[in-house]
Amino acid sequence: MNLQLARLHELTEELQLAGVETNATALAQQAAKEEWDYLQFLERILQSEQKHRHQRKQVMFTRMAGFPSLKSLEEFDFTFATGVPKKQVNELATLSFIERKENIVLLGPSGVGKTHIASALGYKAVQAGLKTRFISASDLILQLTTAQRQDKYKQVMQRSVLAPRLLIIDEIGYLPFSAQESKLLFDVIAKRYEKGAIILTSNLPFGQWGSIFANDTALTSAMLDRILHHSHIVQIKGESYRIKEKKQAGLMENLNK
Ligand SMILES: Nc1ncnc2c1ncn2[C@@H]1O[C@H](COP(=O)(O)OP(=O)(O)OP(=O)(O)O)[C@@H](O)[C@H]1O
Repeated sequence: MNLQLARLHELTEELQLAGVETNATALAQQAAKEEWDYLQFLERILQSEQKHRHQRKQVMFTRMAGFPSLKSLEEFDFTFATGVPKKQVNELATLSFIERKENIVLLGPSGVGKTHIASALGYKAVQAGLKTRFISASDLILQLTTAQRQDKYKQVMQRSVLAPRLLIIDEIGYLPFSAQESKLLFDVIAKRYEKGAIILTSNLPFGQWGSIFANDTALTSAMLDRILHHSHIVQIKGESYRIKEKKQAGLMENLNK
């Protein structure tokens, strides 16, 4: 390494400009070749730093989000999923609902792609540099119950529930909650109400949500009221994609024999 590069390395390390260090030599060569003026070079080197930071953020936010697997809308077969309006989902994919602090509720039976769409929207959000958290309803309640026991409720609420720009709560409805647990989920919804976007997925229609929350009708309707006030409902009908894949592989026939 020549002396100038060594000094540059020290400076970029101290000033935390990893993007500048990575791109300096190549950009300097390009500048000479294309006869950029000094300001043009400065602009390009700063842009390279900005891009580097954005990419680092994307990687970090994707890791921190806790997606069960990385899914994209491009992989989603809209012709299979009846009732999923492609136009509506594409509009949601512009992420303006996050800016407007609105909610999305994906409803439908098992295997129709609710988690897929929720994760794909979440992945778009992290790509756009927005902090996102994906968690199943039961894990969220478990986390909050543990935090309460350890006297860390406020910190966990702040870190896991309030800090992300987008909170995805998956699988509301598979496991019923006790009265105490239902209050915790209500607290999550109430605290994010008009402050941050939420995506929720559920296999149960709203009329049956009382059964999830210890048949507390007052709490359930207060929760739904807040969720639905500024919301987009995506109702998915049809057969499970998992079963379709098994049928295609000839596994269902064998199972039925
Ligand atoms: N229309 C679709 N196009 C492509 N893949 C799909 C589609 N629907 C579902 N899948 C795939 O099928 C699997 C199950 O989908 P997913 O987990 O999103 O369903 P779900 O509605 O959330 O089900 P559950 O309620 O059981 O959690 C996933 O691997 C998902 O990527």
